[in-house]
Amino acid sequence: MTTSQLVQEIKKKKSFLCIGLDVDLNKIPEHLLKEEDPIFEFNKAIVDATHHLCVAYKPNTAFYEAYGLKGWSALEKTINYINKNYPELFTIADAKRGDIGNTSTMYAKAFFEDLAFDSVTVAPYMGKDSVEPFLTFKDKHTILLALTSNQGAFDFQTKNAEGKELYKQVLETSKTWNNAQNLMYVVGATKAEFLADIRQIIPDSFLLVPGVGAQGGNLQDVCKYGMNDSVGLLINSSRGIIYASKETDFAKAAASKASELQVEMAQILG
Ligand SMILES: O=C(O)c1cc(=O)[nH]c(=O)n1[C@@H]1O[C@H](COP(=O)(O)O)[C@@H](O)[C@H]1O
Repeated sequence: MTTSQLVQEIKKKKSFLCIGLDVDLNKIPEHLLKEEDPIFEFNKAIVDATHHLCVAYKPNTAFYEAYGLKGWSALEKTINYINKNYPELFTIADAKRGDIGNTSTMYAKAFFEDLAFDSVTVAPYMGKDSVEPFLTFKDKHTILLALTSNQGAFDFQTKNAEGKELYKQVLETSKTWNNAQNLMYVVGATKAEFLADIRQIIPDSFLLVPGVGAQGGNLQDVCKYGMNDSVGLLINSSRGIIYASKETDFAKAAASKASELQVEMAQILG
């Protein structure tokens, strides 16, 4: 999907919500555990109930890898289901990959070709040659970790090296890489006070912003400092939406939580 198609969808739906499909078998309704593929059945119900309220879905691959082959199969079925039934939705494989160049090429093939995701999250730590292989895929997007939502972000990302915080170096240097137009960045909603500085460096790039809901980030603050003319934001909530109920009404309850955020977003967009 191109960035302009994503922007069109955001404007049409008045939503820049991304729903995180972080499926934990201990948290899903018990009746689903009797199904052959409970993870996929859960995702299918959530997606069918919420697709009109959001513009993106983000399965975090850890939640699938934890269940071995069955988990990976559920991930494959989920991405295929979304692509077939709701092709207008942007998909993010939250896998946080990145390795030496030839290994990164294989990671990129895994998520862009074998599983047809629109984007993948990547750690910048190994530098240019570890990220550029992801950037060579047309209309696919690499979402680089810039300033993450967790407390540990302060261990390295905000530390000064050669007079500049590491996350700023990531933003500035990555802008110079080949096919940098295919980059987006992760900035945690819990780091909203950094967004004005971040926008000075990357005014036009899309930001994936996790950390509203369960992690306590604030949507209004993120929008105040992080929004640009094309909106430029994908706000992710996972647990806060998908685990709204553990009963048979779980999909409806998730839609209701998603709707609360979408309504707030529509008001912000005006
Ligand atoms: O890359 C991410 O999506 C990510 C980056 C970050 O800085 N913080 C963060 O929480 N995430 C992911 O976003 C999701 C947040 O989930 P909730 O806290 O349940 O909304 C999880 O899948 C995290 O792994």
